[in-house]
Amino acid sequence: MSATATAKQQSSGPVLDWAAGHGPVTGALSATTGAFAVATTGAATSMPPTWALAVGAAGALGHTVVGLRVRNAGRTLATRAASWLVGAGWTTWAMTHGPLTWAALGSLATIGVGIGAAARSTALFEEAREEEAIAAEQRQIAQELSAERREIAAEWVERIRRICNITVRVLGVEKWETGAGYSLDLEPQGGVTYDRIAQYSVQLSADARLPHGCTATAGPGIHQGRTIMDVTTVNVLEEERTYPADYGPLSVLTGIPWGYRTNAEQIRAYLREQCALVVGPTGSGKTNMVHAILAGFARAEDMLTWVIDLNAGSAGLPWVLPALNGEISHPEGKPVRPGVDWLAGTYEEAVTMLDAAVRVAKQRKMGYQDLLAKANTDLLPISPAIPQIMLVIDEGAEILASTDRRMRKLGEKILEVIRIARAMGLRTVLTALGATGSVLGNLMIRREAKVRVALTGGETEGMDLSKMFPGTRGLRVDQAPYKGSGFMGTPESPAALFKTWRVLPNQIREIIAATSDRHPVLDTLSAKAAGPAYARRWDTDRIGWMRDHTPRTDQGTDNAPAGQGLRLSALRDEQDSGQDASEDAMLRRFRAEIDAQFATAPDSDASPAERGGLNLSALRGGQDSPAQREALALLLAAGTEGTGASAIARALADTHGTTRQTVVGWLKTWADNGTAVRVGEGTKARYVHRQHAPGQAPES
Ligand SMILES: Nc1ncnc2c1ncn2[C@@H]1O[C@H](COP(=O)(O)OP(=O)(O)OP(=O)(O)O)[C@@H](O)[C@H]1O
Repeated sequence: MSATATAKQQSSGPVLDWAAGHGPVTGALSATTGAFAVATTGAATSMPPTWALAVGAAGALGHTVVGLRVRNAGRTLATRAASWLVGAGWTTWAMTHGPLTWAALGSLATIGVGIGAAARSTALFEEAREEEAIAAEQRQIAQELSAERREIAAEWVERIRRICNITVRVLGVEKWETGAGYSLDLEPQGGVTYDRIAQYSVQLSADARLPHGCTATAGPGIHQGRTIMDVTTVNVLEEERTYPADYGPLSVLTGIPWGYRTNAEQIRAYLREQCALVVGPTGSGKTNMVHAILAGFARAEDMLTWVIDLNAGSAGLPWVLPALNGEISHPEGKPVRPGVDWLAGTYEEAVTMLDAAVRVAKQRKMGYQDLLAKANTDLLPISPAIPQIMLVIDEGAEILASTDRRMRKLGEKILEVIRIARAMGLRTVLTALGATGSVLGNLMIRREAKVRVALTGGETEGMDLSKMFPGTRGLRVDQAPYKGSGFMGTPESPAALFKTWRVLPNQIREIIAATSDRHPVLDTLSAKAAGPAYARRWDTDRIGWMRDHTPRTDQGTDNAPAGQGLRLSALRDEQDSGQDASEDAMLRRFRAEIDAQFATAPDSDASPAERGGLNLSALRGGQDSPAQREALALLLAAGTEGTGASAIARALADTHGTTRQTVVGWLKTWADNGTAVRVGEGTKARYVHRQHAPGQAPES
């Protein structure tokens, strides 16, 4: 393309000219997806032309340089552009107010297309021109290679006709730069749509003799009469890839990378309006996936993560303890903030958190009326000044499905947050051990949680992919037999194979350190609504349970029955008071530093409460928590009469295979930590929940 032509096109339409002159696939796709979408959106929302140009140029570069690889980014960008810029309308506000400036937004969009955000728009323009020239040369070379492409095209025309009984015309073949496969731009004849071909994914993959883990998947093309067929030829899911070492800033607007596809491209979750559901049976790599999710949230400049994890906080603790224990030092000596903003590992704390979340949502709705009116939107503008709150609830789906009264209460609160808080910037990520009917049967979850992950790790049990990804065909559990691999689908990216990165413990520490200064502070209005429950979340008595679960070397001396999982009382007994006092002092200091630095507490009265009252500690127990929960429910149900180990064990034997000895251990622990009271002696000995214990005021 000549310089004159470029200049001319620049004046008439700076974005579109970059799409011109591409190959049959890339050109058409460029024009109709990424660049064009941004140009249109930019015009519709008065996006400053320099930024429209930067985004357009970046999009064109991406298309030229990496060809079809950016097709997905283009699609995504179109969707994102529609939902962030036009649908939401809040960027109009962002242009004139607050820290989310057009410059920032433009940068984000540019990053989203995959080209350096730091480059100035003019530089990008020049660069794009050079790249375009290089691309012209490459196209020349590509023509010489077209024999190979023609062969691929002919092969697939024949295969699709034979297997699907559909005649297609191949308009382009593009090999991926990752070397992991290629894409075909197809035009099925006779008004056939992509989904008809998608049905035959399995047969087509087998017929093409693709290696295990590789697929041929048909997806929508640039209009209803076109189809893109992605064919993977190298199994990138097989290898272990650690979380990318670039811990650079992210935003709810850029989307959060959760893993990579079979073509080695990142897949991102856009959670401004969506909730997410992550299903993974034991051993599938679910805990690791939660870490990858928390890593992304920690990197975001406009997100605060609140974690509920009733399994001893095991998913959240690695994001808190290194900061809490002072294991990470800040280069300027400042306190290091935990990688999550709030961690609830007990039932009470979870209730406190969810109540606070509901209050924040309601208060935001009332308190930001002016802002919403000015921006002419009902979707709260999220920014570092008004951050999105992401509630990550490990095994939250199991809470929703529980029949236990207290768990049901918790479940109702979770659903309330999901129901009322979308517009106000509170979204949830629920994990589940299985895609149970009671979770996916819930209309609220089905409607609000369209970012979905099924980690299969080869597990077939409880893994109904057709329920997780309705309308998607050809997904088979055995395609993803590796830990951390499975299927992910979002409104922007149809369900397909993916794998998440392995997050190593030292990476969690690195991310905590790298992001400590980046976390936003909860906006004043929300912080007020959340009240002392939020401000005092790091109080010694509130986080006592975390210390109880910190692994200690002296655990071996504990003679509690095997399988008990909880050794809280034993640990307490073993701590000499000197150590206790110094830990309390350390925690007090930590909280004071956090408060001083981030103004998170209205007052600093941090006298440590007595720690005996940790209720429902069983919920924090080890691997047996569902059984323990049920045992606790039985204890509660037994009222003032109380019950004993044998009766509880009998009730649990069938469903959980729990032994009497295990129940003895739980009861002992509950008695030690005040959850239960032992009454009577010898054979008459029984346990009464503290709610029903003589002389106790009933709990609310
Ligand atoms: N993305 C991944 N890539 C490679 N290996 C992984 C990945 N995720 C998990 N693994 C491997 O699987 C092991 C188990 O992972 P993880 O603890 O996350 O599983 P889980 O499903 O939570 O299991 P459990 O419920 O038993 O804790 C890890 O120690 C690691 O070796």
